[in-house]
Amino acid sequence: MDNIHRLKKISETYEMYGLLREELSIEIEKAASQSGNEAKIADLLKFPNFVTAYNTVISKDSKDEGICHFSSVTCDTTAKYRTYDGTCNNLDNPLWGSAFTAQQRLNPPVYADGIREARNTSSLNTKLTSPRVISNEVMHSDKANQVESDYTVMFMAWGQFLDHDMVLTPTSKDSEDLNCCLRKKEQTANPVPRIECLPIELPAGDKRFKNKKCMNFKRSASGPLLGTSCTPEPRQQINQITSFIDASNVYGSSEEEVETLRDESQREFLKIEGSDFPPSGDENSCRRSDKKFHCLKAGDARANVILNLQFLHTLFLREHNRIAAMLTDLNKRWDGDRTFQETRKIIGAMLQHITYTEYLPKVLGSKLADEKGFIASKADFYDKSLNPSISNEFAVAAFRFGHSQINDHLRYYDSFFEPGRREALLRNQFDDVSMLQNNEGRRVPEVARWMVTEKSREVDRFFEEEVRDWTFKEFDLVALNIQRGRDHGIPPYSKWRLYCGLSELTDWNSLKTDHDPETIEKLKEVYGNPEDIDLSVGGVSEKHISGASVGPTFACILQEQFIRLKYGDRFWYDRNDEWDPVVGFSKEQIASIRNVTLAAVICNNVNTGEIQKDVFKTG
Ligand code: HEM
Ligand SMILES: [Ca+2]
Repeated sequence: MDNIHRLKKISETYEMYGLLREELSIEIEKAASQSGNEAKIADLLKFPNFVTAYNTVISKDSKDEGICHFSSVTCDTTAKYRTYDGTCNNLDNPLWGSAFTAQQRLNPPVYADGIREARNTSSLNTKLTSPRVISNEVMHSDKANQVESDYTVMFMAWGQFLDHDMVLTPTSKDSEDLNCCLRKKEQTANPVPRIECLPIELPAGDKRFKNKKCMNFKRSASGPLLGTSCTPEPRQQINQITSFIDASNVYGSSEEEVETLRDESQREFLKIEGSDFPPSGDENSCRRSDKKFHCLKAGDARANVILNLQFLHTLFLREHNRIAAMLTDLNKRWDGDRTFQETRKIIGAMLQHITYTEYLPKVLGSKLADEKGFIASKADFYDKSLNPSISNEFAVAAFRFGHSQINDHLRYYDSFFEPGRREALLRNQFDDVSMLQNNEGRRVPEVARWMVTEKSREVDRFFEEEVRDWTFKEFDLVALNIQRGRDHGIPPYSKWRLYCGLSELTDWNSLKTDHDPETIEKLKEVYGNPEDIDLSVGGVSEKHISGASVGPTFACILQEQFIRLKYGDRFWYDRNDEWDPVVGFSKEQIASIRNVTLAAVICNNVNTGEIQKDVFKTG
């Protein structure tokens, strides 16, 4: 009962921010005032919860591209498997959590012009301090303040891999726009860059917005598309992938994408190349490639970014093919498609299970992650009123806490678990697959050993210079995180304390509850007023709640999102076929999924030798 009560409360919040009935009725009135709109009105009435707060839902089948309207999606209620784009998970609101829909907001945005200009003024009516300056002053680190955490590199890596299953916010990488965050720039004025745009680069064959040029992650072209008829008011950012934890990072978020990843003749398998690596992508799939090595192609457009991510993509590709081969053996009458889908369903369940039982308890601490915290408990109900879509503040701030865990180097560990002498600095490894692929795949276990042996950094205000100064050789990722938050109109840290039911910030002294004195001094140096502290800065620098890897504000935003992702997912893995005969696993299947650990997945696919049971903890 308690659970239900709590979730009801959360739903009420969405009622306020999420289901804009008022906006909807205005829309209906508008439509009714013109003749010939009967079909549209019927459509709006059919999906009374269709419009979410500050979200413009991009039509799925719009012929008049560029016009936002509310369209219906026809769902097959008897479908056993998830759609690739995440539509029809929620049968009342079929676009919830699906790819190419808007993100959500937990707090109304504070854009400078109320609509789309980045938050740029302080509460004292002066310009906010440049993100680069804040990064330099507050987040700079040297060896002395780089604290090791109790957890491994694998713990950090899982966070990034998981992030890439949940959210991809399309961005422009115009260097002019990113002035704020270039390493060499030390400017004090905030340039108010506009670094967001609508996702226009769509899979081949998709006609949506076909004449509008925009940018995908890391592909540079023309400037962002602002002010189109699809620009939400106030502006809301879009998620290009499915919000659900459904292994969209492995399979992609559309039919077209998965086709490019599947083996053409043996339909149950994913394509492999070389020594069991994902297939090569096109020249855009990574910036640096050598003829000897191929850049990985996976469901995640960012699969090549860094070694730890390349490893996990390789691992789950192998796991898919391993399970598909077993299922083929066991079920002689299944065709390739059936085996593929069953395997995909199992892989998605594994990602959910590992995330909620191995990963999240270490992020949120047992208090928030245990039974009462809804995270590690069995999901014994589904709440279709919960919209599982990723929230903007989760993606742009809270879940980026992982950037503080990143180490400055990578290296191989031999079969005796001894570190190689040579360390490779992170800056030399962006989008470079050679470290994983050289030596005909024999490096893969050496990389795995590194990830389960070395420790990641503690989450705190100190970031490695490798990411603070050298992301893709030229960016300050920390400054970029701050700037993105402003660009998305994310309210400052002080508002989030109130949202999370924490004590109010009244003056610098009141920061003491969750920040240490030295941090407060640093914050004082760059912010005129504690009210102006950016969420990503105030959040990451909080003292951790007991047993957790983050402080109370980030924990609150993270927990809220992970509750929706679990109880708002009709396909959640541990509700069995008695609970839902169409999509549920059998009890036996669930029992075996519950036995899965990331360590077991590694052992089954990579020749590491003996490793610890919990690969997020040092052995
Ligand atoms: C070596 C490791 C990592 C690198 C090089 C890296 C790099 C990046 C870069 C370049 C961006 C895009 C920034 C922007 O344009 O706004 C980004 C976004 C992000 N990162 Fe990381 N990251 C790493 C690890 C992590 C980890 C461990 C986590 C979480 C635990 C994480 C969570 C995120 C999230 C949530 C986003 C926003 C995604 C979106 O909305 O599109 N990252 N990261
Ligand atoms: Ca997903």
